[in-house]
Amino acid sequence: MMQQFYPQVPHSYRYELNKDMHLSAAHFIPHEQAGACQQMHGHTYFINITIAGDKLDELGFLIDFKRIKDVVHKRYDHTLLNDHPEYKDVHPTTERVAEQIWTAVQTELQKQANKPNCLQVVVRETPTSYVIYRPKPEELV
Ligand SMILES: Nc1nc2c(c(=O)[nH]1)N=C([C@H](O)[C@H](O)COP(=O)(O)OP(=O)(O)OP(=O)(O)O)CN2
Ligand SMILES: [Zn+2]
Repeated sequence: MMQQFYPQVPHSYRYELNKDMHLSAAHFIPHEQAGACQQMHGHTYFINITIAGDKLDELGFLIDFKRIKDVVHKRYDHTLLNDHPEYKDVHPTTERVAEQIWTAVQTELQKQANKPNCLQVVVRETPTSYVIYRPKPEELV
């Protein structure tokens, strides 16, 4: 679904899981230097999330794929990104969207006993523009 682009993140964990999803959302960048992006418009965001860990849960999952989708898709699909509290003080740029998705996913992962880590979030906003967000090592468990 990410259409030919799957960036690899180096790590030494035993297991790596990837979840692709896409969602439709609107946004605007309320800054005079944002040009046409100051006007509200929509995107189909293509998202790839990489999760890794050394331990599985009792089902044999790093984490259920469905939970990853719920954390991101249920929250943002068919919404105006600017309406979410996480974009009260920062603009919903592709960079910020990737960062916020990492924060939401990592928070969910840390509720699990096996504590996997989210190593990478890729957000493609348009056919020609995408961002990769990777946490600093000290942000991982
Ligand atoms: N670093 C960033 N630059 C831009 C962002 C962003 O989030 N981070 N966002 C925009 C706009 O919101 C726009 O939706 C996307 O811009 P762009 O890729 O330039 O869109 P085009 O489809 O016009 O791209 P072309 O390759 O020129 O067709 C702008 N910049
Ligand atoms: Zn846009």
